Amino acid sequence: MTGVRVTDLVKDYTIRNGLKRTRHRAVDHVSLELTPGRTVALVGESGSGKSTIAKILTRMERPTSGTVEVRLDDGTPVTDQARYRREVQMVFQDPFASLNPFHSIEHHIARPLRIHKRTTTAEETRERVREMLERVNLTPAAAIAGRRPHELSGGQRQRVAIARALAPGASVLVADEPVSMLDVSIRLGVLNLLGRLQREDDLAVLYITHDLATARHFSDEITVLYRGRIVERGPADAVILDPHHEYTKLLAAAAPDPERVGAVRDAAPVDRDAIDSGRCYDHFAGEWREAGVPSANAGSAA
Ligand SMILES: Nc1ncnc2c1ncn2[C@@H]1O[C@H](COP(=O)(O)OP(=O)(O)OP(=O)(O)O)[C@@H](O)[C@H]1O
Repeated sequence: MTGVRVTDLVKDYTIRNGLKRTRHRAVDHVSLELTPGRTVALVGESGSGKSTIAKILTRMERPTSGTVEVRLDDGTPVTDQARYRREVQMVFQDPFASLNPFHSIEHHIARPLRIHKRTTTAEETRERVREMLERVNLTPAAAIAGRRPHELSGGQRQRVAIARALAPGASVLVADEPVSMLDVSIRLGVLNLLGRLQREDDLAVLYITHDLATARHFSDEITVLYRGRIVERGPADAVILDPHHEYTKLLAAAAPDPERVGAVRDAAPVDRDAIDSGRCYDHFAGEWREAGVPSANAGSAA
């Protein structure tokens, strides 16, 4: 199965303010690795660079520098653009904007099947669309296939978006805040669905979220991003239960404590200098590094 190695990624945006131009570094020397059957959570506040990394991974944006390598099981790098787009798929945050209101659900899933030549006849395509809808628990599939996005709930639309992403036979899934726009009561169902599909298809998943609690529950590893830099990484439990970086401590303090339902952990005093220290704690190596220095152990915790 396919894995992804992101090495020393930098993304600068140029911001125009009248005649003045300034450079803004959205992603600052980020390295990470995605391996089949594992979920890496990318956690950070709004503006920390999470979506920019997702867009670079799915080739919607070009990096300023650094590389993203996708390799097949036998080590062959995926260089062909069409193959890359088939292997690496994205589920977007907004299930209302990501589906075309003029097209049926059938069309949304049939299109990637045809583009990526997964099916040859119309009958086969129709059958595969039904199968995909059933896999994401949208039943009766035949009835759902004929509907348009506005006839479905937000949760159902996100299930369609997941089916669409997996239809081409993807092996890497980038899920950018996939449940944050959904009603709280249905978030768990969609995350559980993603977890099941990941196990069934041995997917490599990057789960982007600002929510530490779901990151812990649904991920093997957590990578914490602050102002475009990785400040902490490690096995999910280690990062949550034993945060080292001040920023991670701050996030953990703001997250609801599962031991005390409805309560929030006592906030620790904030040490701004420590947050901006430019250092990254790597639980895999058990040591501090300069933020941006790739970890030899990244993604390798088995
Ligand atoms: N096209 C762009 N032009 C200029 N600046 C941009 C552009 N896209 C993103 N940025 C800036 O880059 C930084 C990182 O943005 P990004 O969307 O990656 O963050 P994020 O962590 O995904 O935030 P959110 O959770 O709000 O989506 C932000 O400061 C943002 O304003």
